[in-house]
Amino acid sequence: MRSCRIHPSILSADFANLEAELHRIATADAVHVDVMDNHFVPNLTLGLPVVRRIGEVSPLPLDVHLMISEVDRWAPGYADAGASSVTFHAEASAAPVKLARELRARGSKASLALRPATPVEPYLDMLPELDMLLLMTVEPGFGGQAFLDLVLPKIRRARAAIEGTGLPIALQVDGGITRDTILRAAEAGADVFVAGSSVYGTGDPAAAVETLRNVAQATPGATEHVVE
Ligand SMILES: O=C(CO)[C@H](O)[C@H](O)COP(=O)(O)O
Repeated sequence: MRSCRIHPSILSADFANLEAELHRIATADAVHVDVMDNHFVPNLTLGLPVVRRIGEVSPLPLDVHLMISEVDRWAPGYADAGASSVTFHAEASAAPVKLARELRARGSKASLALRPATPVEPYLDMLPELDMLLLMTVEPGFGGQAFLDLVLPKIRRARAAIEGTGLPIALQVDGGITRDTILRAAEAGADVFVAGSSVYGTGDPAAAVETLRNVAQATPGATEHVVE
Protein backbone atom coordinates (compact mmCIF):
# COMPACT_ATOMS: atom_id res chain seq x y z
CA MET A 1 0.00 0.00 0.00
CA ARG A 2 1.21 3.49 -0.87
CA SER A 3 2.28 5.52 2.16
CA CYS A 4 3.45 9.12 1.96
CA ARG A 5 4.03 11.10 5.11
CA ILE A 6 4.06 14.84 5.79
CA HIS A 7 6.29 16.30 8.49
CA PRO A 8 5.66 20.05 8.93
CA SER A 9 8.72 22.08 9.84
CA ILE A 10 8.19 24.37 12.80
CA LEU A 11 10.90 26.62 11.39
CA SER A 12 7.99 28.42 9.70
CA ALA A 13 5.80 28.47 12.82
CA ASP A 14 5.35 31.32 15.30
CA PHE A 15 8.05 30.59 17.87
CA ALA A 16 6.29 32.82 20.42
CA ASN A 17 3.27 30.49 20.33
CA LEU A 18 4.89 27.17 19.75
CA GLU A 19 2.48 24.98 21.72
CA ALA A 20 -0.52 26.38 19.84
CA GLU A 21 1.36 26.03 16.56
CA LEU A 22 1.98 22.35 17.28
CA HIS A 23 -1.75 21.77 17.76
CA ARG A 24 -2.47 23.35 14.35
CA ILE A 25 -0.79 20.41 12.60
CA ALA A 26 -2.77 17.56 14.17
CA THR A 27 -3.16 15.90 10.75
CA ALA A 28 0.62 15.53 10.33
CA ASP A 29 2.56 12.29 10.66
CA ALA A 30 5.31 13.88 12.77
CA VAL A 31 6.65 17.30 13.68
CA HIS A 32 9.97 18.24 12.07
CA VAL A 33 12.24 20.21 14.39
CA ASP A 34 15.23 22.01 12.87
CA VAL A 35 18.17 22.42 15.23
CA MET A 36 20.76 24.87 13.87
CA ASP A 37 23.94 26.03 15.56
CA ASN A 38 25.03 29.02 13.44
CA HIS A 39 28.17 27.03 12.57
CA PHE A 40 27.20 24.11 10.35
CA VAL A 41 24.60 26.44 8.85
CA PRO A 42 24.40 30.25 9.01
CA ASN A 43 21.31 30.29 11.23
CA LEU A 44 20.50 29.67 14.88
CA THR A 45 17.28 28.10 16.14
CA LEU A 46 16.83 26.02 19.26
CA GLY A 47 18.43 23.23 21.26
CA LEU A 48 17.91 20.35 23.62
CA PRO A 49 15.74 22.00 26.33
CA VAL A 50 13.26 23.29 23.74
CA VAL A 51 13.15 19.95 21.91
CA ARG A 52 12.44 18.24 25.22
CA ARG A 53 9.50 20.60 25.90
CA ILE A 54 8.13 20.16 22.40
CA GLY A 55 8.11 16.43 23.02
CA GLU A 56 6.16 16.97 26.22
CA VAL A 57 3.40 19.10 24.67
CA SER A 58 3.11 17.61 21.17
CA PRO A 59 1.14 14.41 20.54
CA LEU A 60 3.10 13.87 17.32
CA PRO A 61 6.37 11.94 17.01
CA LEU A 62 9.45 14.19 16.98
CA ASP A 63 11.52 14.17 13.80
CA VAL A 64 14.64 16.09 14.84
CA HIS A 65 16.93 17.38 12.09
CA LEU A 66 20.32 18.37 13.43
CA MET A 67 22.13 21.00 11.35
CA ILE A 68 25.02 21.26 13.76
CA SER A 69 28.74 20.63 13.92
CA GLU A 70 30.29 18.03 16.25
CA VAL A 71 27.15 15.99 15.75
CA ASP A 72 28.73 12.75 17.02
CA ARG A 73 28.95 14.42 20.40
CA TRP A 74 25.51 16.05 20.54
CA ALA A 75 23.10 13.79 18.63
CA PRO A 76 22.70 11.03 21.28
CA GLY A 77 21.28 13.60 23.71
CA TYR A 78 18.36 14.19 21.33
CA ALA A 79 17.55 10.47 21.32
CA ASP A 80 17.62 10.55 25.11
CA ALA A 81 15.30 13.58 25.03
CA GLY A 82 12.62 11.47 23.37
CA ALA A 83 13.05 12.14 19.67
CA SER A 84 11.37 9.45 17.61
CA SER A 85 13.93 10.03 14.87
CA VAL A 86 17.26 11.87 14.91
CA THR A 87 18.73 13.04 11.61
CA PHE A 88 22.39 14.03 11.44
CA HIS A 89 24.38 15.33 8.49
CA ALA A 90 27.00 13.12 6.86
CA GLU A 91 29.10 16.24 6.32
CA ALA A 92 29.20 16.86 10.08
CA SER A 93 29.86 13.35 11.34
CA ALA A 94 33.28 11.76 11.80
CA ALA A 95 31.80 8.29 12.38
CA PRO A 96 28.30 8.03 10.85
CA VAL A 97 27.91 4.25 11.26
CA LYS A 98 28.89 4.40 14.91
CA LEU A 99 26.52 7.30 15.48
CA ALA A 100 23.60 5.60 13.73
CA ARG A 101 24.10 2.53 15.93
CA GLU A 102 24.27 4.66 19.05
CA LEU A 103 21.01 6.43 18.18
CA ARG A 104 19.23 3.14 17.64
CA ALA A 105 20.67 1.74 20.87
CA ARG A 106 19.16 4.74 22.69
CA GLY A 107 15.71 4.06 21.24
CA SER A 108 15.57 6.54 18.38
CA LYS A 109 15.38 5.95 14.67
CA ALA A 110 18.62 6.85 12.91
CA SER A 111 18.59 9.10 9.87
CA LEU A 112 21.37 10.46 7.67
CA ALA A 113 21.08 13.79 5.81
CA LEU A 114 22.96 14.99 2.74
CA ARG A 115 23.30 18.54 1.43
CA PRO A 116 22.18 18.99 -2.20
CA ALA A 117 25.70 18.68 -3.61
CA THR A 118 26.80 15.74 -1.47
CA PRO A 119 26.75 12.47 -3.47
CA VAL A 120 24.72 9.62 -2.04
CA GLU A 121 26.91 6.82 -3.40
CA PRO A 122 29.55 6.86 -0.60
CA TYR A 123 26.75 6.22 1.91
CA LEU A 124 24.80 3.44 0.19
CA ASP A 125 26.67 0.68 2.00
CA MET A 126 25.45 2.03 5.33
CA LEU A 127 21.76 2.05 4.37
CA PRO A 128 21.03 -1.01 6.58
CA GLU A 129 22.20 1.08 9.54
CA LEU A 130 19.51 3.68 8.81
CA ASP A 131 15.78 4.06 9.27
CA MET A 132 15.65 7.10 7.02
CA LEU A 133 17.75 8.97 4.46
CA LEU A 134 17.15 12.73 4.10
CA LEU A 135 18.08 14.36 0.83
CA MET A 136 18.05 18.14 1.23
CA THR A 137 16.29 19.87 -1.65
CA VAL A 138 17.57 23.31 -0.59
CA GLU A 139 20.82 24.37 1.03
CA PRO A 140 20.11 23.83 4.74
CA GLY A 141 19.70 26.86 6.94
CA PHE A 142 16.51 28.70 6.02
CA GLY A 143 12.89 28.08 5.15
CA GLY A 144 11.19 29.61 2.16
CA GLN A 145 13.80 28.67 -0.45
CA ALA A 146 13.06 27.29 -3.91
CA PHE A 147 13.15 23.52 -4.48
CA LEU A 148 16.33 22.37 -6.26
CA ASP A 149 15.37 20.12 -9.15
CA LEU A 150 19.01 19.07 -9.51
CA VAL A 151 18.45 16.75 -6.53
CA LEU A 152 15.83 14.67 -8.39
CA PRO A 153 18.32 12.25 -10.02
CA LYS A 154 19.87 11.64 -6.60
CA ILE A 155 16.42 10.88 -5.17
CA ARG A 156 15.89 8.32 -7.95
CA ARG A 157 19.26 6.66 -7.31
CA ALA A 158 18.62 6.57 -3.57
CA ARG A 159 15.17 5.03 -4.09
CA ALA A 160 16.63 2.31 -6.28
CA ALA A 161 19.31 1.55 -3.71
CA ILE A 162 16.76 1.44 -0.87
CA GLU A 163 14.58 -0.95 -2.84
CA GLY A 164 17.69 -3.07 -3.34
CA THR A 165 18.12 -3.49 0.40
CA GLY A 166 14.59 -4.82 0.88
CA LEU A 167 14.47 -2.82 4.11
CA PRO A 168 11.75 -0.33 5.16
CA ILE A 169 14.05 2.70 4.94
CA ALA A 170 12.21 6.00 4.50
CA LEU A 171 13.39 8.56 1.93
CA GLN A 172 12.78 12.09 3.13
CA VAL A 173 13.10 15.38 1.23
CA ASP A 174 13.27 18.79 2.88
CA GLY A 175 13.14 22.25 1.37
CA GLY A 176 10.84 24.03 -1.05
CA ILE A 177 8.11 21.39 -0.86
CA THR A 178 4.84 22.74 -2.29
CA ARG A 179 1.82 21.25 -4.04
CA ASP A 180 3.84 21.49 -7.27
CA THR A 181 7.27 20.26 -6.20
CA ILE A 182 5.93 17.40 -4.08
CA LEU A 183 4.75 15.79 -7.33
CA ARG A 184 8.28 15.68 -8.70
CA ALA A 185 9.82 14.52 -5.44
CA ALA A 186 7.21 11.76 -5.02
CA GLU A 187 7.59 10.62 -8.61
CA ALA A 188 11.35 10.38 -8.06
CA GLY A 189 10.81 8.14 -5.03
CA ALA A 190 10.59 10.26 -1.88
CA ASP A 191 7.98 9.14 0.64
CA VAL A 192 8.46 11.53 3.57
CA PHE A 193 8.07 15.24 2.92
CA VAL A 194 9.13 18.11 5.16
CA ALA A 195 7.18 21.29 4.50
CA GLY A 196 7.44 24.59 6.35
CA SER A 197 6.17 27.57 4.37
CA SER A 198 3.56 25.60 2.43
CA VAL A 199 2.00 24.43 5.70
CA TYR A 200 2.40 27.30 8.18
CA GLY A 201 2.17 29.93 5.45
CA THR A 202 -1.48 29.02 4.91
CA GLY A 203 -4.51 29.88 7.01
CA ASP A 204 -5.22 26.21 7.74
CA PRO A 205 -2.03 24.21 8.35
CA ALA A 206 -3.92 20.98 9.11
CA ALA A 207 -5.73 21.14 5.77
CA ALA A 208 -2.48 22.00 3.97
CA VAL A 209 -0.91 18.84 5.38
CA GLU A 210 -3.77 16.72 4.09
CA THR A 211 -3.61 18.32 0.66
CA LEU A 212 0.13 17.69 0.38
CA ARG A 213 -0.29 14.07 1.46
CA ASN A 214 -3.11 13.48 -1.01
CA VAL A 215 -1.09 14.98 -3.87
CA ALA A 216 1.96 12.87 -3.01
CA GLN A 217 0.00 9.65 -2.68
CA ALA A 218 -1.81 10.23 -5.97
CA THR A 219 1.40 10.85 -7.88
CA PRO A 220 1.89 8.32 -10.69
CA GLY A 221 5.00 6.33 -10.00
CA ALA A 222 5.12 7.36 -6.37
CA THR A 223 6.65 4.73 -4.19
CA GLU A 224 4.58 1.89 -2.85
CA HIS A 225 7.16 1.31 -0.19
CA VAL A 226 5.64 1.10 3.28
CA VAL A 227 7.25 2.81 6.25
CA GLU A 228 6.33 2.32 9.87
O1 LIG B 1 15.61 22.28 7.05
C1 LIG B 1 15.09 23.29 6.70
C2 LIG B 1 15.92 24.45 6.29
O2 LIG B 1 17.25 24.08 6.40
C3 LIG B 1 13.58 23.42 6.70
O3 LIG B 1 13.03 22.26 7.27
C4 LIG B 1 13.03 23.59 5.32
O4 LIG B 1 13.65 24.60 4.64
C5 LIG B 1 11.52 23.75 5.37
O5 LIG B 1 11.11 25.00 4.96
P1 LIG B 1 10.37 25.27 3.59
O6 LIG B 1 9.34 24.21 3.41
O7 LIG B 1 9.80 26.64 3.78
O8 LIG B 1 11.43 25.21 2.50
